[in-house]
Amino acid sequence: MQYPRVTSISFHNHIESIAQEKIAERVLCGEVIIVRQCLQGIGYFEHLQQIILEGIRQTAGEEKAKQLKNKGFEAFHEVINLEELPSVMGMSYQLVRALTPDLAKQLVKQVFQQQKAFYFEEESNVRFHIPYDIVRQRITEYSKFQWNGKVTPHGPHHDSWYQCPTNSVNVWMAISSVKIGNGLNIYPQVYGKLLPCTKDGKILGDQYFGSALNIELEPGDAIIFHGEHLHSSEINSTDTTRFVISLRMTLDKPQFIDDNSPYKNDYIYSDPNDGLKARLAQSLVKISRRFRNRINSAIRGKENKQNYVLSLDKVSGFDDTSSAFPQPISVKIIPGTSVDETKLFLDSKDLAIGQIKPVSQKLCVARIDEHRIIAFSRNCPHEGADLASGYLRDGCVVCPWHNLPISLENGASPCQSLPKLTVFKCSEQG
Ligand SMILES: O=C(O)CCC(=O)C(=O)O
Ligand code: FES
Ligand SMILES: [Fe+2]
Repeated sequence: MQYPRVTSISFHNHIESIAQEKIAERVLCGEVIIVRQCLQGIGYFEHLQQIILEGIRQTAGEEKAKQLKNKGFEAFHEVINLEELPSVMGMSYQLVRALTPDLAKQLVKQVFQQQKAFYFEEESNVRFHIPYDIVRQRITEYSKFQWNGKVTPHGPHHDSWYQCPTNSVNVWMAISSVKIGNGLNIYPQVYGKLLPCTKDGKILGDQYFGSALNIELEPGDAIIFHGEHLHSSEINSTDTTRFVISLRMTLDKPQFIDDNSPYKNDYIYSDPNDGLKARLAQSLVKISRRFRNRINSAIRGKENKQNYVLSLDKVSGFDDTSSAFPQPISVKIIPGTSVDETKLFLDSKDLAIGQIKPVSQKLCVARIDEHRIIAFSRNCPHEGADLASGYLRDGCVVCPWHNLPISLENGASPCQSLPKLTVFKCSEQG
């Protein structure tokens, strides 16, 4: 079978059709599984909604909780203002953390149909991705919170860069709808590779990892994927909030690249059949958490989990996809006093329809169709990803990091708060 394959199944209709007990095995081979109505199927959808609404009632008040219930979580950013967001996020994390052990158990029992012990990440992730143009105003302020990155887009990464186990299975559960433009990017073309990153966990600019796989979800649907798939967030260019809870687990003993990982203890033993050992393990975790945190900070000083990422100097043996990066082509440039007056000439045989190629450190060219060749800055206006490794879609260059489509007609993107990309019209030679 060719991986990664995307399989869509409906919980009710039913999962047996793909041999449920094989899901974990298939996911760890790179297959991406979509379970429609997953949360409804395990009896958790309404419960989760109620829990979050209760947290909102406690932090933002009765009236706002009511409004959100009526309008749906897609309207989160209209109801909750940016000042309220830190307390809403803090409370949501606290409430979801309390139900994570049982949620994990229900997923393992009912979705994976596994009877044997497993491990889950102590804290689920609560991801309120509000439209980027709104959250952009607070990016610096929010960066000090532990949930930073859960309301703003995350760049392409393997979860093991952040010390998750290499055998982790990520269950990414939609509470609101998920649309193209605010979802998850999975990069199937580099599955099986562990790409290099910087010390603070950013993909290197010279890596080429192809186009992203994006999946639309209805509330309650889940995507199950291997945490080692290179993945990232789409920058939210829609006008709706995308609300997802994601939980990582291992269906066997967790395996870590780095034995000294401070995250190691956060994988909690559990048993789908309520074993005494599991209950004991979970109580011990609760008791030891405070103690452990104190020891950890004493040993590691300033180093904490947030900045503990794998980097090239911590482990060797990373895959390198820079050789797949598009090769430069030569272009003759006759500078003018403005973008419109600047002329670029290139040899048509050097650039096929749909191709993007770099021409200098700053510039690349793309052929949209037989008659349209556009040169544009390589620097994405969002976080500076190299657009020479992006791809073309509907007259736009799509950024490789967060999937932002940028018009090659006028340099604009659906995120209006971002500066426009500089674009030049080109002519062919000969
Ligand atoms: O929800 C997102 O945008 C990113 C998800 C992610 O990186 C994860 O669940 O590990
Ligand atoms: S969309 Fe984020 S760097 Fe381009
Ligand atoms: Fe991730």
